Amino acid sequence: MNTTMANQLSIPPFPTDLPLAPLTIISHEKLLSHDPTESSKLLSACKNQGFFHLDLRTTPQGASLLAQSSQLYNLAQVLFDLPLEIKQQYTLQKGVSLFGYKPAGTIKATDPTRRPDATEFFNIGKDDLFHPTSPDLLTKKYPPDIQANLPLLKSFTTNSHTLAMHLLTLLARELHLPSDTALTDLNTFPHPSGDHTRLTRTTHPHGDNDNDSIALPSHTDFGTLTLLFNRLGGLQIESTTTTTTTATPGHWEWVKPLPGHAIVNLGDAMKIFTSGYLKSAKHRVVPLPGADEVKNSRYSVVYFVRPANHVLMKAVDGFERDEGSVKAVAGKFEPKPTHKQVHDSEGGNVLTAGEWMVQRAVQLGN
Ligand SMILES: O=C(O)CCC(=O)C(=O)O
Ligand SMILES: [Fe+2]
Repeated sequence: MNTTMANQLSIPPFPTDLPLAPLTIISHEKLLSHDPTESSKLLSACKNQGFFHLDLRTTPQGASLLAQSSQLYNLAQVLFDLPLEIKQQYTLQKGVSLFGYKPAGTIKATDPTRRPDATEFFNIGKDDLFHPTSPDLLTKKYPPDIQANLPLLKSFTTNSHTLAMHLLTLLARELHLPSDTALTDLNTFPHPSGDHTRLTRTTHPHGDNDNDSIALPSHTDFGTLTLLFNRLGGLQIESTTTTTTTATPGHWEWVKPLPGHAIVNLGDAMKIFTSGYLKSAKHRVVPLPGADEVKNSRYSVVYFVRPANHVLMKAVDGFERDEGSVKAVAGKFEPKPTHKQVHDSEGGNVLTAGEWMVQRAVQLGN
């Protein structure tokens, strides 16, 4: 069986009566072949929804990402089956490290009724894989099943990052930024950053009755760009459009996983870099009605591209004049002053990406 078939076969059914988010499907193959229509579709999707489906079925890089995400999906099943007390030995420390294990039941702040979340993660840092700060770092931070899969994790990391840099190059061009590298320069692979692979498992203690727990409460991703490989539906995006009959602002619309596609979304950093021109959409994960798998578990494989730690979280050249219009990033989040004290054109605090990640992670509880 080839990898595309494997991926197609494993997508569980999705109910036909749920309102779907109006997401564009973008072809990786067309982007690679410099199709101008596809690049402008990419820009529109990033401007209007902040989310899109990326068809990876017909390019070698896409096929290899799909195959790797399937292998990581299998790894997730093994990892999360470890006893809780073993997983807890690798628990990440809020405000200290973004990487390691996050048990379920911790993210509560953004849910209106403060339901505990039903999702556990392993966050595996790009720099931990490529530049471990000490020889025993990996053994201390990650369980043996992760260490046994370093080649897979490294390859998925470089592949995901490369794909994201291609998307950022095309966006820089479409946005007429001063240079094609204006966005990729903020996300360079060798510099320390919050980039990581996340493996998730959601287990609802009460089946698909989501009154008592939520898979993942409403949030925006705080980095640059996220590549998401999920199979079972459950992801919802907050609608801000009033142009369709069903959608009104503040309503949740479903994202149906498509075989052979990644779901791509922009994070708050892109909103800040473009003074709100590009969108970082609010999303959450809830139980998919009627899905048998919800009674068991839902898994996803995610790659987060985040700006290099030294990058200032402010508008890029060409967007700085609109800086004042982007105050409402990340809900109630207010950057806390730091010892370096850089200010934007409005006199607000500017954090480095490293400081921003830590403060946002504390805000979200992960
Ligand atoms: O699992 C999913 O479908 C979404 C995960 C997500 O939004 C996240 O980890 O930030
Ligand atoms: Fe997210």
